[in-house]
Amino acid sequence: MRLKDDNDEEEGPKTMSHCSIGHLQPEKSFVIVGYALTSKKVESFLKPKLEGLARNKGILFVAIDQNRPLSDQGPFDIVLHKLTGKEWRQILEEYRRTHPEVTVLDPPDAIQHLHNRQSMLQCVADMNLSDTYGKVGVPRQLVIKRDSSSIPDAVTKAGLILPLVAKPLVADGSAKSHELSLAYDEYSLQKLEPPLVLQEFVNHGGVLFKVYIVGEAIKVVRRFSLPDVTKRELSKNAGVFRFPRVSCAAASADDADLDPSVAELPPRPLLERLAKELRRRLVVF
Ligand SMILES: Nc1ncnc2c1ncn2[C@@H]1O[C@H](COP(=O)(O)OP(=O)(O)OP(=O)(O)O)[C@@H](O)[C@H]1O
Ligand SMILES: O=P(O)(O)O[C@H]1[C@H](O)[C@H](O)[C@H](OP(=O)(O)O)[C@@H](OP(=O)(O)O)[C@@H]1O
Repeated sequence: MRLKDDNDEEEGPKTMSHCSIGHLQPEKSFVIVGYALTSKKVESFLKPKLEGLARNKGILFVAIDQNRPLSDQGPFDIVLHKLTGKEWRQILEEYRRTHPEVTVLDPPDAIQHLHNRQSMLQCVADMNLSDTYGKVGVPRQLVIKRDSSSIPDAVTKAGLILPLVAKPLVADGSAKSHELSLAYDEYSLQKLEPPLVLQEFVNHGGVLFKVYIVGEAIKVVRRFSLPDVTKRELSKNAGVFRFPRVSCAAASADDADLDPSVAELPPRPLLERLAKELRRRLVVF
């Protein structure tokens, strides 16, 4: 695709003949992905290796200038974004209205649904997905909107079983949204700062699977996770403890020597069914 320039009278065929982006192969069709990401996200996600791999597969990443009208940029085949704020959402909604041919990953309303750890999981709970390959569920959880002094009574009333994982209710990609704590006793829960969600801790052998889904593509990776909490540890410990991002990319367990019962990947047919249901219910790619 030739990117528009001043003397471009009409959009030529999707060939890279007069492109202003480096020295690319002539006469090669590209899918143009316009991206709007924070500088932190560009650094952590858009590595040169990824850009090179994408280019070899005919995909070109082009930065969206957030200081210029989106419609004056491109043309794009896809807009990939991870920005927050009402203004950006309005810009994107207007762009979607005037550019129905462009795939926006993902529609702002759908993402809003995922910015909350209650609504994010509600669609999984509603799915009630269970078949011969397995069952998909969510930990029992309780949302605390305000008044931390009410937490112990609320936990007792809900019948949640300790230990509990405390997570900010808002999951907007901010550093604060990743500040998680592990609570061993109810009384200490009063130290937490609502709004938050309290989830029962689910022992899972210290390994978790991160499943990445784009369209029909599913990629599963193993990551180290919080270790199991035994009843003995629970009886000996008290308090609330902040823990780091234990399952980040650096905590890969793909090549670790693990017990097969812990390392066995989830059945592919179950993941495919889950992915299909999530995409349908969440209206995301
Ligand atoms: N209910 C739970 N039971 C046991 N461990 C849990 C539970 N919830 C979270 N964890 C542990 O906490 C880690 C982070 O949890 P979660 O993925 O919900 O937070 P996050 O901030 O979204 O993480 P990420 O860094 O992937 O964005 C998980 O990798 C897992 O180790
Ligand atoms: O294990 P990964 O690297 O996939 O974890 C991601 C995580 O899934 C989220 O995408 C995080 O993005 P935010 O929610 O916007 O924070 C990523 O955080 P980042 O700070 O590394 O971009 C995690 O890496």
